[in-house]
Amino acid sequence: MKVPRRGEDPSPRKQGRVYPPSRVASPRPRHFQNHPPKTSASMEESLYIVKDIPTLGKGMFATQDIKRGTCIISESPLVYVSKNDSFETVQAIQALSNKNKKGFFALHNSFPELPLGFGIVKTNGLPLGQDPARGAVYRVISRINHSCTPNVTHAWNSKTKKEYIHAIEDIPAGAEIMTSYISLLMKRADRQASLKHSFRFKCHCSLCIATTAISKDYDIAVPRINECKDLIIQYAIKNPRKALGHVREGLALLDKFSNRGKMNFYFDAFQICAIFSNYDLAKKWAELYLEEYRVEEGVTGSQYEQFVEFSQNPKSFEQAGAAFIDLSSA
Ligand SMILES: C[S@@+](CC[C@H](N)C(=O)[O-])C[C@H]1O[C@@H](n2cnc3c(N)ncnc32)[C@H](O)[C@@H]1O
Repeated sequence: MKVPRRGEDPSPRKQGRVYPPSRVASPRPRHFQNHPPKTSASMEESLYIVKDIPTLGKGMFATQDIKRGTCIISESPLVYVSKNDSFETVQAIQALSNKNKKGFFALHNSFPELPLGFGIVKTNGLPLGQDPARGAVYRVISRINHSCTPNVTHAWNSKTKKEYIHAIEDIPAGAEIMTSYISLLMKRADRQASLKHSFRFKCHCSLCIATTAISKDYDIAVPRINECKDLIIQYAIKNPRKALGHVREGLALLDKFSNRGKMNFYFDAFQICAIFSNYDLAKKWAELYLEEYRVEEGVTGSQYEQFVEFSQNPKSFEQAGAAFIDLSSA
């Protein structure tokens, strides 16, 4: 018996942005080559405006107060890109209509030395869900700037073939809408290095201003949060009580800084409780997971139904009931 590894967790990871095309890998499905999809920003348009920011290019701003959990925009890709196959990416760009090509080449380019639009892909591409080999560039969503304390998440929906932006906190009218381009479970210096290397800018968000208490506290907490993630995997089977203790510790540390990053802990706890036949507890963890999922991806999210099922019937989890240990006091 084994606990599914993190890579098998059905929760889509909200990290990373795109990849240099030279690091891209798998072939794009045929239908993308000959029929580039239309880009369509959806009807939620009135919630945001894209405008110039002095010295920073463009950014997206809230035009009205936006509640946590609101879908701010959903958008089809302007162009799909393939990670390791530069040729396919070039073909996809060339296949764009004149209007879409104009939109593509109008996007920000932090790597003008790269030929044939690869600088634009590297600057603006987002991963397509969990598949590390595929990505996409968007006419509107690619205008969203980065913050290490983001107020939205971005998520690919494999059913609707659209990227969704959801508010993860209440956003006041006029505030900039910002997502994260990188994994946030990194210390300040590592985040800064990653952003500099991959996007050529220095982040000045509250978590990145080295002199603030929050930045220092976060730097102390991050290694322990990552350690908790590893310890959960290590003890999930041989000592599930201990593993659940690390779930709680990781969540308590995260709680001091933001709502982000909790979903994986919830899902790990759900799996452990379900495997060891503690279905009431498993249900509670699945409900917490589902609550976050609703905020971050909405009820149309690709895996929403699966998590509803887990929260209503934890026995539907593949490895449920493999063993029994009473975890009610863990
Ligand atoms: C996907 S684009 C975002 C939109 C871009 N500002 C524009 O004008 O279209 C990514 C680029 O925007 C800039 N950028 C994004 N977030 C930033 C931030 N927090 N501080 C400074 N520049 C940022 C960087 O040049 C980065 O390579």
